[in-house]
Amino acid sequence: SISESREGYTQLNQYKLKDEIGKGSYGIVKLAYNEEDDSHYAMKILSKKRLIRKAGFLGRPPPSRDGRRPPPNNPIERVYKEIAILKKLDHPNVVRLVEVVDDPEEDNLYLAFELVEKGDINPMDNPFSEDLAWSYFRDVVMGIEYLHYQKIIHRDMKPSNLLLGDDGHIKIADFGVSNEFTGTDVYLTNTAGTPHFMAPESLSEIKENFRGKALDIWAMGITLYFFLMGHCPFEDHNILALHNKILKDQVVFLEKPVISENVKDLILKMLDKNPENRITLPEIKEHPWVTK
Ligand SMILES: COc1ccc(C(=O)/C=C\Nc2cc(OC)c(C(=O)O)cc2Cl)cc1
Repeated sequence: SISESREGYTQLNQYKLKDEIGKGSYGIVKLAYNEEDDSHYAMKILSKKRLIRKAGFLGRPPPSRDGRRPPPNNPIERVYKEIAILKKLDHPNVVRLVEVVDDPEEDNLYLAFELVEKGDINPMDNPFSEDLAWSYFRDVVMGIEYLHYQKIIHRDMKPSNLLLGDDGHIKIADFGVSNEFTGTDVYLTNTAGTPHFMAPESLSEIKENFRGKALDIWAMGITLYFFLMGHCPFEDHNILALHNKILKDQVVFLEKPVISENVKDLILKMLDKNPENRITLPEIKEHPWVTK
Protein backbone atom coordinates (compact mmCIF):
# COMPACT_ATOMS: atom_id res chain seq x y z
CA SER A 1 0.00 0.00 0.00
CA ILE A 2 1.19 3.48 -0.78
CA SER A 3 0.79 6.44 1.52
CA GLU A 4 2.39 9.81 2.20
CA SER A 5 4.05 9.75 5.60
CA ARG A 6 4.40 12.77 7.92
CA GLU A 7 7.80 13.99 6.66
CA GLY A 8 6.55 13.94 3.04
CA TYR A 9 8.16 10.57 2.23
CA THR A 10 6.23 8.01 0.22
CA GLN A 11 5.61 4.89 2.31
CA LEU A 12 5.49 1.70 0.23
CA ASN A 13 4.64 -1.23 2.50
CA GLN A 14 7.68 -1.52 4.84
CA TYR A 15 9.77 0.85 2.66
CA LYS A 16 10.12 4.60 3.24
CA LEU A 17 11.09 6.09 -0.15
CA LYS A 18 13.60 8.92 0.17
CA ASP A 19 15.85 10.89 -2.19
CA GLU A 20 16.21 10.14 -5.89
CA ILE A 21 19.63 8.53 -6.41
CA GLY A 22 19.41 7.43 -10.03
CA LYS A 23 17.61 8.45 -13.21
CA GLY A 24 17.60 7.13 -16.76
CA SER A 25 15.50 6.23 -19.76
CA TYR A 26 14.05 3.46 -17.59
CA GLY A 27 12.64 5.77 -14.89
CA ILE A 28 14.10 6.69 -11.51
CA VAL A 29 15.81 5.00 -8.56
CA LYS A 30 15.13 6.19 -5.00
CA LEU A 31 16.91 5.44 -1.76
CA ALA A 32 14.52 3.28 0.26
CA TYR A 33 14.63 2.63 4.01
CA ASN A 34 13.25 -0.77 5.05
CA GLU A 35 11.77 -0.47 8.55
CA GLU A 36 11.64 -4.24 8.97
CA ASP A 37 15.39 -4.83 8.72
CA ASP A 38 16.58 -1.29 9.43
CA SER A 39 18.59 -1.15 6.19
CA HIS A 40 18.58 0.77 2.93
CA TYR A 41 17.79 -0.43 -0.59
CA ALA A 42 17.77 1.03 -4.10
CA MET A 43 14.15 1.19 -5.27
CA LYS A 44 13.83 1.31 -9.07
CA ILE A 45 10.46 2.82 -9.97
CA LEU A 46 8.94 2.06 -13.38
CA SER A 47 5.72 3.56 -14.68
CA LYS A 48 3.71 1.04 -16.71
CA LYS A 49 1.97 3.86 -18.64
CA ARG A 50 5.33 5.47 -19.44
CA LEU A 51 6.74 2.13 -20.63
CA ILE A 52 3.81 1.67 -23.01
CA ARG A 53 4.01 5.29 -24.23
CA LYS A 54 7.78 4.98 -24.76
CA ALA A 55 7.20 1.89 -26.90
CA GLY A 56 4.53 3.78 -28.86
CA PHE A 57 3.72 2.36 -32.27
CA LEU A 58 7.19 0.79 -32.24
CA GLY A 59 5.72 -1.65 -29.74
CA ARG A 60 4.66 -3.94 -32.59
CA PRO A 61 7.33 -6.66 -33.03
CA PRO A 62 8.56 -7.21 -36.61
CA PRO A 63 7.41 -10.59 -37.98
CA SER A 64 10.18 -13.02 -36.93
CA ARG A 65 11.68 -14.49 -40.11
CA ASP A 66 12.81 -17.88 -38.92
CA GLY A 67 10.04 -18.77 -36.52
CA ARG A 68 12.11 -17.87 -33.44
CA ARG A 69 10.13 -16.35 -30.61
CA PRO A 70 10.99 -12.61 -30.95
CA PRO A 71 12.02 -11.04 -27.62
CA PRO A 72 8.89 -9.62 -25.97
CA ASN A 73 8.42 -6.21 -27.58
CA ASN A 74 5.41 -5.47 -25.41
CA PRO A 75 7.23 -3.19 -22.94
CA ILE A 76 5.36 -4.50 -19.92
CA GLU A 77 6.15 -8.08 -20.94
CA ARG A 78 9.78 -7.00 -21.37
CA VAL A 79 9.90 -5.75 -17.79
CA TYR A 80 8.47 -9.00 -16.45
CA LYS A 81 11.08 -10.82 -18.58
CA GLU A 82 13.79 -8.59 -17.03
CA ILE A 83 12.43 -9.39 -13.56
CA ALA A 84 12.45 -13.15 -14.30
CA ILE A 85 16.09 -12.82 -15.46
CA LEU A 86 17.08 -10.80 -12.38
CA LYS A 87 15.42 -13.25 -9.98
CA LYS A 88 17.65 -16.12 -11.09
CA LEU A 89 20.91 -14.13 -10.84
CA ASP A 90 23.12 -14.52 -7.77
CA HIS A 91 26.73 -13.31 -8.10
CA PRO A 92 28.93 -10.83 -6.19
CA ASN A 93 29.46 -8.75 -9.37
CA VAL A 94 25.78 -8.52 -10.38
CA VAL A 95 23.13 -6.38 -8.63
CA ARG A 96 20.74 -8.39 -6.51
CA LEU A 97 16.96 -7.96 -6.89
CA VAL A 98 15.45 -8.40 -3.41
CA GLU A 99 11.74 -7.77 -3.93
CA VAL A 100 9.16 -6.67 -6.49
CA VAL A 101 6.15 -4.60 -5.42
CA ASP A 102 3.59 -4.71 -8.20
CA ASP A 103 0.11 -3.56 -7.26
CA PRO A 104 -2.11 -4.25 -10.32
CA GLU A 105 -4.19 -1.23 -9.35
CA GLU A 106 -1.08 0.96 -9.35
CA ASP A 107 0.70 2.47 -12.36
CA ASN A 108 4.12 2.16 -10.72
CA LEU A 109 6.13 -1.05 -10.54
CA TYR A 110 8.74 -1.12 -7.76
CA LEU A 111 11.96 -3.17 -7.90
CA ALA A 112 13.92 -3.27 -4.63
CA PHE A 113 17.64 -3.93 -5.15
CA GLU A 114 20.35 -4.33 -2.54
CA LEU A 115 22.00 -0.92 -2.16
CA VAL A 116 25.43 -0.62 -3.80
CA GLU A 117 26.54 2.26 -1.64
CA LYS A 118 28.69 4.47 -3.89
CA GLY A 119 26.45 4.32 -6.95
CA ASP A 120 27.42 4.31 -10.60
CA ILE A 121 31.02 5.01 -11.62
CA ASN A 122 31.54 7.67 -14.20
CA PRO A 123 35.12 8.43 -15.24
CA MET A 124 33.84 11.25 -17.50
CA ASP A 125 36.92 13.44 -18.08
CA ASN A 126 38.35 12.03 -14.86
CA PRO A 127 40.17 8.83 -15.85
CA PHE A 128 40.91 6.08 -13.34
CA SER A 129 44.49 5.02 -12.59
CA GLU A 130 45.53 1.87 -14.43
CA ASP A 131 45.48 -0.05 -11.14
CA LEU A 132 41.93 1.06 -10.33
CA ALA A 133 40.80 0.32 -13.91
CA TRP A 134 42.43 -3.14 -13.55
CA SER A 135 40.48 -3.83 -10.34
CA TYR A 136 37.15 -2.66 -11.77
CA PHE A 137 37.71 -4.46 -15.08
CA ARG A 138 38.39 -7.79 -13.33
CA ASP A 139 35.05 -7.47 -11.51
CA VAL A 140 33.32 -6.73 -14.83
CA VAL A 141 34.96 -9.80 -16.43
CA MET A 142 33.75 -12.04 -13.59
CA GLY A 143 30.24 -10.54 -13.75
CA ILE A 144 29.93 -10.91 -17.54
CA GLU A 145 31.41 -14.44 -17.41
CA TYR A 146 28.64 -15.34 -14.94
CA LEU A 147 25.92 -13.73 -17.13
CA HIS A 148 27.13 -15.51 -20.28
CA TYR A 149 27.25 -18.77 -18.30
CA GLN A 150 23.62 -18.07 -17.31
CA LYS A 151 22.94 -17.56 -21.05
CA ILE A 152 22.31 -13.83 -20.72
CA ILE A 153 23.75 -11.10 -22.98
CA HIS A 154 23.78 -7.80 -21.10
CA ARG A 155 23.81 -5.52 -24.19
CA ASP A 156 24.14 -2.26 -22.29
CA MET A 157 27.61 -2.54 -20.73
CA LYS A 158 28.94 0.95 -19.93
CA PRO A 159 30.40 2.72 -16.86
CA SER A 160 27.05 4.24 -15.79
CA ASN A 161 25.61 0.72 -15.48
CA LEU A 162 28.44 -0.30 -13.13
CA LEU A 163 27.78 0.32 -9.43
CA LEU A 164 30.54 0.66 -6.83
CA GLY A 165 30.12 -0.78 -3.33
CA ASP A 166 31.80 0.36 -0.09
CA ASP A 167 34.02 -2.73 -0.46
CA GLY A 168 35.51 -1.24 -3.64
CA HIS A 169 33.94 -3.90 -5.83
CA ILE A 170 31.75 -3.41 -8.90
CA LYS A 171 28.27 -4.80 -9.57
CA ILE A 172 26.74 -4.87 -13.06
CA ALA A 173 23.25 -3.32 -13.27
CA ASP A 174 20.43 -2.62 -15.71
CA PHE A 175 19.15 -5.65 -17.60
CA GLY A 176 16.52 -3.58 -19.40
CA VAL A 177 17.75 -4.51 -22.90
CA SER A 178 19.44 -7.82 -22.08
CA ASN A 179 18.79 -10.93 -24.18
CA GLU A 180 18.41 -14.44 -22.89
CA PHE A 181 19.53 -17.23 -25.18
CA THR A 182 19.47 -20.98 -25.48
CA GLY A 183 22.39 -23.04 -26.76
CA THR A 184 25.91 -21.65 -26.81
CA ASP A 185 25.13 -18.18 -28.11
CA VAL A 186 22.32 -16.14 -29.61
CA TYR A 187 22.05 -14.69 -33.11
CA LEU A 188 20.64 -11.18 -32.91
CA THR A 189 19.54 -8.68 -35.50
CA ASN A 190 18.24 -5.69 -33.55
CA THR A 191 20.43 -2.83 -32.34
CA ALA A 192 20.00 -2.12 -28.62
CA GLY A 193 21.98 -0.36 -25.91
CA THR A 194 23.87 2.93 -25.93
CA PRO A 195 25.20 4.21 -29.30
CA HIS A 196 28.82 4.89 -28.17
CA PHE A 197 29.07 1.28 -26.95
CA MET A 198 27.47 -0.47 -29.95
CA ALA A 199 29.56 -2.99 -31.87
CA PRO A 200 30.20 -2.42 -35.62
CA GLU A 201 28.50 -5.67 -36.66
CA SER A 202 25.26 -4.46 -35.07
CA LEU A 203 25.44 -1.25 -37.14
CA SER A 204 26.46 -2.52 -40.58
CA GLU A 205 23.86 -2.33 -43.35
CA ILE A 206 24.17 -5.99 -44.27
CA LYS A 207 21.71 -7.19 -41.66
CA GLU A 208 23.19 -10.61 -41.17
CA ASN A 209 22.85 -12.19 -37.75
CA PHE A 210 25.60 -11.47 -35.22
CA ARG A 211 26.64 -13.27 -32.07
CA GLY A 212 25.44 -11.85 -28.77
CA LYS A 213 28.48 -12.58 -26.56
CA ALA A 214 30.82 -10.65 -28.87
CA LEU A 215 28.62 -7.53 -28.40
CA ASP A 216 29.31 -7.55 -24.65
CA ILE A 217 33.06 -8.03 -25.27
CA TRP A 218 33.08 -4.98 -27.60
CA ALA A 219 31.21 -2.85 -25.03
CA MET A 220 33.66 -4.02 -22.33
CA GLY A 221 36.50 -2.80 -24.58
CA ILE A 222 34.87 0.63 -24.97
CA THR A 223 34.27 0.66 -21.19
CA LEU A 224 37.94 -0.16 -20.39
CA TYR A 225 39.12 2.56 -22.81
CA PHE A 226 36.69 4.97 -21.09
CA PHE A 227 38.05 4.00 -17.62
CA LEU A 228 41.59 4.90 -18.72
CA MET A 229 41.04 7.88 -21.05
CA GLY A 230 37.91 9.49 -19.55
CA HIS A 231 36.06 9.42 -22.89
CA CYS A 232 35.00 6.91 -25.56
CA PRO A 233 37.30 5.99 -28.51
CA PHE A 234 34.54 6.81 -31.01
CA GLU A 235 32.57 9.98 -30.40
CA ASP A 236 30.38 12.24 -32.52
CA HIS A 237 27.26 14.19 -31.69
CA ASN A 238 25.82 13.13 -35.05
CA ILE A 239 24.56 9.53 -34.76
CA LEU A 240 25.35 8.60 -38.38
CA ALA A 241 28.87 10.05 -38.12
CA LEU A 242 29.28 8.07 -34.86
CA HIS A 243 28.17 4.85 -36.59
CA ASN A 244 30.64 5.51 -39.39
CA LYS A 245 33.51 6.03 -36.93
CA ILE A 246 32.63 2.78 -35.12
CA LEU A 247 32.57 0.94 -38.46
CA LYS A 248 35.65 2.56 -40.02
CA ASP A 249 37.99 4.36 -37.58
CA GLN A 250 40.94 2.80 -35.82
CA VAL A 251 41.25 3.18 -32.03
CA VAL A 252 43.61 6.07 -31.16
CA PHE A 253 45.65 6.26 -27.93
CA LEU A 254 46.87 9.82 -27.31
CA GLU A 255 50.17 10.57 -25.55
CA LYS A 256 48.28 11.36 -22.32
CA PRO A 257 47.28 9.70 -20.10
CA VAL A 258 50.17 7.25 -20.34
CA ILE A 259 48.94 3.63 -20.26
CA SER A 260 50.83 0.33 -20.54
CA GLU A 261 51.39 -1.49 -23.84
CA ASN A 262 49.70 -4.53 -22.28
CA VAL A 263 46.38 -2.77 -21.69
CA LYS A 264 46.52 -1.19 -25.17
CA ASP A 265 46.99 -4.68 -26.61
CA LEU A 266 43.96 -5.98 -24.68
CA ILE A 267 41.75 -3.03 -25.70
CA LEU A 268 42.67 -3.42 -29.39
CA LYS A 269 41.80 -7.15 -29.25
CA MET A 270 38.42 -6.36 -27.64
CA LEU A 271 37.76 -3.64 -30.24
CA ASP A 272 38.53 -5.86 -33.22
CA LYS A 273 35.85 -4.84 -35.73
CA ASN A 274 35.55 -8.43 -36.94
CA PRO A 275 33.55 -10.32 -34.26
CA GLU A 276 35.05 -13.61 -35.51
CA ASN A 277 38.56 -12.36 -34.65
CA ARG A 278 37.55 -10.51 -31.47
CA ILE A 279 39.10 -11.81 -28.23
CA THR A 280 36.77 -14.08 -26.21
CA LEU A 281 36.10 -14.04 -22.46
CA PRO A 282 38.31 -17.09 -21.71
CA GLU A 283 41.14 -15.41 -23.67
CA ILE A 284 40.62 -12.14 -21.77
CA LYS A 285 40.99 -14.04 -18.48
CA GLU A 286 44.37 -15.33 -19.71
CA HIS A 287 45.61 -11.97 -21.06
CA PRO A 288 48.87 -10.76 -19.38
CA TRP A 289 47.30 -7.45 -18.32
CA VAL A 290 44.35 -9.15 -16.60
CA THR A 291 46.47 -11.86 -14.91
CA LYS A 292 49.33 -9.51 -13.89
C1 LIG B 1 25.32 7.94 -4.44
O1 LIG B 1 24.78 6.75 -4.01
C2 LIG B 1 24.11 5.96 -4.91
C3 LIG B 1 23.88 4.64 -4.55
C4 LIG B 1 23.19 3.78 -5.43
C5 LIG B 1 22.75 4.26 -6.65
C6 LIG B 1 22.03 3.30 -7.56
O2 LIG B 1 21.77 2.19 -7.16
C7 LIG B 1 21.66 3.70 -8.93
C8 LIG B 1 21.02 2.86 -9.82
N1 LIG B 1 20.68 1.57 -9.44
C9 LIG B 1 20.17 0.57 -10.27
C10 LIG B 1 19.82 0.81 -11.61
C11 LIG B 1 19.32 -0.25 -12.40
O3 LIG B 1 18.95 -0.09 -13.73
C12 LIG B 1 19.13 1.19 -14.31
C13 LIG B 1 19.18 -1.53 -11.86
C14 LIG B 1 18.68 -2.68 -12.68
O4 LIG B 1 17.59 -2.58 -13.28
O5 LIG B 1 19.40 -3.70 -12.72
C15 LIG B 1 19.53 -1.77 -10.54
C16 LIG B 1 20.02 -0.72 -9.75
CL1 LIG B 1 20.47 -1.00 -8.10
C17 LIG B 1 22.98 5.59 -7.03
C18 LIG B 1 23.66 6.44 -6.16
